[in-house]
Amino acid sequence: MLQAEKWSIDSAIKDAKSITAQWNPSNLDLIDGVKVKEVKNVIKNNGFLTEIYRQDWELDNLTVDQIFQVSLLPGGISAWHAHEVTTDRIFVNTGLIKVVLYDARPESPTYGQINEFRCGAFRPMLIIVPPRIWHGVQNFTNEHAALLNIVDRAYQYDDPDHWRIPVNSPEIPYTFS
Ligand SMILES: Cc1cn([C@H]2C[C@H](O)[C@@H](COP(=O)(O)OP(=O)(O)O[C@H]3O[C@H](C)C(=O)[C@H](O)[C@H]3O)O2)c(=O)[nH]c1=O
Repeated sequence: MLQAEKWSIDSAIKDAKSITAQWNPSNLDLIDGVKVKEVKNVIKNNGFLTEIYRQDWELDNLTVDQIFQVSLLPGGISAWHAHEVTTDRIFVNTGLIKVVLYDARPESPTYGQINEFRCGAFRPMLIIVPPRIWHGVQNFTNEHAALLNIVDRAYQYDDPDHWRIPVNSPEIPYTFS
């Protein structure tokens, strides 16, 4: 931390780099297997159109078996989740949501890594979350928010492919705030 010279207030701290010239967070090294596709809204005379998923983006070669929406009330957090075999494809379609991923796979080259994405209609993106990646989402605004999850295996009511740990678990080095 650099201290400001005397033209400023003594306690002032200079900003560190936080973003690249492509407006990506400067510390964002993607977890192995995670893919992100940012899309652009198409502005129309009466609104805008946003593509959410296309096979020809070639982000994966999996099926689309189900699409469900998760709504989050203001401040709502849903964490932590992991699936043994299911791939999630997460797209925030309403409001703003933080999507946080954690790699707890001991054999992974990115073991121990956290990825944090802030997504929404202002910055639409599809995030491919492979199986066994812990993930959590937070609506960090005062407005309703929602995401779509486009999964390759539909939810099995009798035997959900769903593992959980509590949001404040010390086993994941991330605190939602
Ligand atoms: C996924 C699913 C769930 N349900 C039922 C099961 C529960 O009784 C209830 C809530 O589901 P769940 O506990 O899975 O919801 P969240 O804890 O918010 O988790 C969901 O949203 C976060 C962000 C994730 O990443 C999870 O993968 C996703 O499952 O809806 C269904 O009836 N159909 C379904 O397709």
